[in-house]
Amino acid sequence: RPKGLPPGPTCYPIIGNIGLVKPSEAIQAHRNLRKKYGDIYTIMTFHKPMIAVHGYDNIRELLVKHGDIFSDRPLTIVNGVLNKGKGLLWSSGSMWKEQRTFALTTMRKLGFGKRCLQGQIMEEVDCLMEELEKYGNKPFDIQNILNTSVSNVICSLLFGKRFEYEDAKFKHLIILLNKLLSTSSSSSPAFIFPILRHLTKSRFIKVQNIFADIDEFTSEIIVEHKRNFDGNNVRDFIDGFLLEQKQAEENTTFTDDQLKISVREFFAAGTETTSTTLRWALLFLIHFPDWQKKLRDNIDAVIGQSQPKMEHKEQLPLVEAFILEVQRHANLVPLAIPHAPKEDFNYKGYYLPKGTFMFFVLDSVMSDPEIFPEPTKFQPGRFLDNRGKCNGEQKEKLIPFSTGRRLCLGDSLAKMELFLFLVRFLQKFEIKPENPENLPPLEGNLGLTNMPKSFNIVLIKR
Ligand code: HEM
Repeated sequence: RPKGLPPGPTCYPIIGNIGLVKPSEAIQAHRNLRKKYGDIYTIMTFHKPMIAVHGYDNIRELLVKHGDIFSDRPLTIVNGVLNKGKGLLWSSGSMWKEQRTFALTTMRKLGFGKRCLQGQIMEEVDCLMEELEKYGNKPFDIQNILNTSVSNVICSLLFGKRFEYEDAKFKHLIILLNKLLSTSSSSSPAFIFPILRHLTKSRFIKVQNIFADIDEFTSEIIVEHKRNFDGNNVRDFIDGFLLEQKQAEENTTFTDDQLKISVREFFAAGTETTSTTLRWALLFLIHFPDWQKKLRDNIDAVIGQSQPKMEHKEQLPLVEAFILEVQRHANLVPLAIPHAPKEDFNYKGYYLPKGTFMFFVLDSVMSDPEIFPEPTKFQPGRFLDNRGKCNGEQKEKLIPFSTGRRLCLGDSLAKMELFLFLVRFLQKFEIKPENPENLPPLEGNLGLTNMPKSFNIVLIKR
């Protein structure tokens, strides 16, 4: 291990600590390593150091206070080989800065963070409710229908278009996306060492093919947008990008490739994340029927069956507290997305070299007993103050969307979706387990995100 790096487990020659952190068990492995080596430690993947940072204060200090240093991504198979440095999620430096600013401005114009977006989301929510009624009182797995519905919200913003539940091509993409997120991991050696793709060829080709399928689907839509483009009528993200491209100078980052990759990344980041969180919410509702009743009583008393709006959030503090506790337990992106310092940096006496692969372990915040006493327990009440309002330090310190300059770009949309979908679910249905004697487990499967294991629910119309 190079000198000055944070401490860590003893390395084997050549392979370093390979095999120490099994990607599917990374949450527990990092909790154990923290107990042994402290909040900041190094593990070696071959000769490459990877540094993990735990704890709210350390994460804030590096990602917020020193955000200008820690906003790059390290080299991985995605940015190094597949995207060739382009895109939004995996890009770095001035390319990322320009594209992030553009994406935020454009998405805000289209409604991100504004109340006007809720009408669009509610149309989608009500289509979903109609679809769900078809299941009568029979048990079923909601995963693909929910993914399609949530994906339609981001598709409306990207393409100005939604897809029917029966659309075979779209259904296929949604299933592929799920495979991509459940089987990939940002801690696997092949992900970190692009060269290893030659050894794990079949897996690499699978990912490459999924990217190609998504790109083929969106390319047709981009061509159609180019044909009908009207600079005075920007309908969606693609139009916004084309307008920028037309006005851009030579050597612009607004290239056709960039558009294709950004659309793919938004599509992937905006679908599975929110829909998986909603599935966790349904799972907790069947595990904690007393909370299901409390939430429904709160909703019935405040808005009855009328259309939920974000304005109601303040009046429904139990719903907000429940969502926050679901996000804490779901621990959806426990290691965030890796960051890298853009220059050598010294922190707490440790040397953090430029470009190092760094995990900011969000799990260490979600499960911190100092912030969230008895963290393994599901207790939405922890987010309520003594006046029954959802405020305070715990809400502020819950950071499922990460923090700093690379904070999730879709956090405002996700928060809106979680609230509107969940309230409508509770208004329309009682959510029951398939077998009350044998509830589905609350342990997740960790891929790129932490997903619940497949489970069936029964929806009883109210
Ligand atoms: C509950 C839902 C969601 C969760 C928990 C979540 C969480 C995250 C996390 C932890 C990151 C990594 C931040 C970092 O690098 O430190 C991230 C990045 C990102 N998310 Fe989300 N996300 C969610 C929903 C969404 C949605 C709905 C969208 C799109 C509309 C979205 C778009 C993005 C993008 C584009 C990035 C990359 C930002 C960048 O690298 O600058 N996310 N998200």
